Amino acid sequence: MAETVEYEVVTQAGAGRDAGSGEPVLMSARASEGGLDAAAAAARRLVDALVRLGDSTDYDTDALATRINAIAAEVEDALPDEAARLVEMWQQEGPNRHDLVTGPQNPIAPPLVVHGQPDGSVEASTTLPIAYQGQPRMAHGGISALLLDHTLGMANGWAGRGGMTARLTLNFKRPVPLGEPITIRAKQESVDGRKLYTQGVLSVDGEPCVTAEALFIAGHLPRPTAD
Ligand SMILES: CCCCCCCCCCCCCCCC(=O)SCCNC(=O)CCNC(=O)[C@H](O)C(C)(C)COP(=O)(O)OP(=O)(O)OC[C@H]1O[C@@H](n2cnc3c(N)ncnc32)[C@H](O)[C@@H]1OP(=O)(O)O
Repeated sequence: MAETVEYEVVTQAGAGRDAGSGEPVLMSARASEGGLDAAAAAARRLVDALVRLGDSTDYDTDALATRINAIAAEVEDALPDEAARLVEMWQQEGPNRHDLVTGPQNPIAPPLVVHGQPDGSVEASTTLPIAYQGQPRMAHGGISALLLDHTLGMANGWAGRGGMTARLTLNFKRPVPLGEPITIRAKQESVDGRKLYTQGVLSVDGEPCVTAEALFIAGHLPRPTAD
């Protein structure tokens, strides 16, 4: 098995939940209006437009592909060394900006916004666009699984001890609609040695759609370093 390490979890405000301001604390990275965050938001908008475009239009999609490839080539020319970028990705404490689920710099992140609650739970919210469609007008079940897994993981972080998912059990009770605000609540329910037991529910309009129970094992893979 791979070597794992444990980190102390800090919040964006610089303190764990026991600091106890009594107010929800933003755990996910706040999106900036400019820079890479804005470029990622533009890419998200483009993906959404492409999925909605379809074939029954006169729009010149060959020319579009050429223009998008030209932009991709321009960005590729500016890329830093990959190993250095990986170190940079993982150097900060707390929420990271490249994250697949919450990261403002990741165009495939919805992104999910997560707040730690004074009662030890976390609450996350987002609205899913059509790129995440499974059944007609509904989210793909794998996306619900991703959002729940991640939010349960953040609930562990909020509780002070995070880990890797070993087992995730989902119950799909109702389809999750696209284009409507979804809320995920999650909480670490108990700890037994390195075993962290965490539960959550994804709801729309107050109606539970997907419930999750998970076993996490405390520890993470080591962060990349410069040497
Ligand atoms: C404001 C800032 C705050 C931010 C704060 C948070 C920010 C950041 C949040 C990120 C949130 C990401 C959330 C997504 C998290 C992933 O997506 S993680 C990726 C998906 N998961 C994986 O890839 C895990 C793959 N599996 C593995 O690497 C290894 O199996 C594991 C899970 C590390 C466990 O291996 P291990 O460390 O060698 O542990 P091992 O000794 O085998 O097992 C320990 C105990 O657990 C039991 N166990 C292990 N696996 C299982 C299993 N599947 N079923 C039942 N029992 C099991 C064992 O039987 C053993 O029990 P005991 O003998 O002690 O009673």
